[in-house]
Amino acid sequence: MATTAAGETAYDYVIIGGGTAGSVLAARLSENPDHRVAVIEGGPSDVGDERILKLRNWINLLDSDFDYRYTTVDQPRGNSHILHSRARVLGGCSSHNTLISFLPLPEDLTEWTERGCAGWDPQTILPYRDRLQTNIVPVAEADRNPIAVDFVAAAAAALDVPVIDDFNAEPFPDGTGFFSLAYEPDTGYRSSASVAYLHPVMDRPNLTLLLETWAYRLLPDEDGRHTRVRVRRADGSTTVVRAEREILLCAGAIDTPRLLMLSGIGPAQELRRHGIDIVADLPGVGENLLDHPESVILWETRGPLPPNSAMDSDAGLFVRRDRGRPRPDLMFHFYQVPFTVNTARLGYPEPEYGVCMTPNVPRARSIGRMWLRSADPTEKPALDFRYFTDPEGYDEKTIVDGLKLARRVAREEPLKSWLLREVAPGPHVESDAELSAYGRRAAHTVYHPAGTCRMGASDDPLAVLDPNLRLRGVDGVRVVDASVFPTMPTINPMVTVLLVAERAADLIAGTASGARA
Ligand SMILES: Cc1cc2nc3c(=O)[nH]c(=O)nc-3n(C[C@H](O)[C@H](O)[C@H](O)COP(=O)(O)OP(=O)(O)OC[C@H]3O[C@@H](n4cnc5c(N)ncnc54)[C@H](O)[C@@H]3O)c2cc1C
Repeated sequence: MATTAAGETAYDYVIIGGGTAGSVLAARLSENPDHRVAVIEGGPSDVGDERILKLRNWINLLDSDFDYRYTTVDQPRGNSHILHSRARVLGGCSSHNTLISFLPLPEDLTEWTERGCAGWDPQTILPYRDRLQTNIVPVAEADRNPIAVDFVAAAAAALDVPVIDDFNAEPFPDGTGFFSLAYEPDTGYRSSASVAYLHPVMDRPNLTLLLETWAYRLLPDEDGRHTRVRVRRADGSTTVVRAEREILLCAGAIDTPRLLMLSGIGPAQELRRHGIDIVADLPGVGENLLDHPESVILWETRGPLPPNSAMDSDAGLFVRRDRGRPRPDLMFHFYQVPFTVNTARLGYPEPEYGVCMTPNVPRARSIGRMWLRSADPTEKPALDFRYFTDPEGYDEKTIVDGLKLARRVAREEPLKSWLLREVAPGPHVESDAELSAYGRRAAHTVYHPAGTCRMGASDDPLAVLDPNLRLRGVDGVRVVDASVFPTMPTINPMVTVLLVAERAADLIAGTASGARA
């Protein structure tokens, strides 16, 4: 750290957001003792905090003090009541998520290169898996609940899909099995980005963590590069932190575009309406809001279930309705607890003992956007996921198919004998129209917002970043988090975020293969 003549503290790299991607970058960039690295993180530390570190406690972190709790604008064809949890703690969402860990499928990355993202092909990106420090292992035998074991057997039999022992062993077109998780089976602790990347290096003299510190405006330096950031500390005081090399924006798919827009980087017309001075007219900032929408089908079980589990949703299912294609087009999580947040609101009973399946749309076609409501940095942005609005009705049909397939699994032994009755939507809800109406009203998010500062080709008018993750038209800033995704990977995206961050470290160091200047 150094102090400039203007009284600003200066580092080589300033990382905004010590979350999933930010933790990886902080560890990688500070490996070089000559690089002074600062992390500006809005939340507190996770060190020693069992509420965060114990993976199975994840569900209690939703809507807690560790959650920024974003809401959406009205969703006329979906559920307007979804609470979009985003973590406010070191490690970001990897500190309060379920740590399900899938490598992206090769075709997911090929899609990125088709969008002009040179250097993001599967041959270049997938080998970064060998650098990942999180402990990714299939759910341990001791954590495999008998009802989840029987779900896997029933899904394989009912839908004629293979049982997969390790979803990361090779790309899979469909299949069912226990997930791989980033955790320590012996203790039940997380192997989050913070635990795996930051905890071991926190004593590096060249790494500074500025916790409970909120970044709210990027500022230019004397040369016009945007390498300064105004922050507010927990006590309300403000200061400016400066990067002598680069600012790395890792605040996540909602807060990264929010900060850019507050800094005058975004759709000029809209920002002017809020009286924000324009630094760069980038119409793609906040566009391309992607997610995995899901719905839920709930059963009461014949009594209490055995207690063991890693995080209560340890197994799942991938289905390919179109068997001519290489990737699954429906995914299910199996919960061995009744996840009733949306069904209870609709008036369905909450069984004491129950399970559910949550079919989701792996590559949803309804694409949303987000925008600022005002120039006030404390006012939360508006999120409009436009759930179930794609003109072909693909997303809606996927959920209807999912609910029907879930029932087929539930009718199959050995799962069938565990189940007493279907609680929601209930067996009387049968037609496609009824299933769609229920499925959309009870819909939820898999908590995977992404895409709001996408990278892309130079002729893509909505691309915010070049394929080296540099902001278009603004010097000194890269974005490294889930907002860079041009399209949504088929699978749960955390590992893809980790791979993006590992790749970004090489791009910053100038050692990345396949990168164009
Ligand atoms: C409940 C839940 C369950 C999930 N389960 C899974 C799963 O099992 N598997 C999976 O693959 N994915 C899962 N996900 C999604 C996955 O966790 C995220 O996609 C991924 O972690 C996002 O990483 P990120 O680096 O983009 O953002 P984050 O990890 O959210 O990091 C952003 C960080 O920036 C900080 N920040 C934001 N704004 C500012 C600011 N202005 N100033 C300072 N700091 C700021 C935040 O506090 C946070 O630490 C889940 C998400 C949630 C919420």
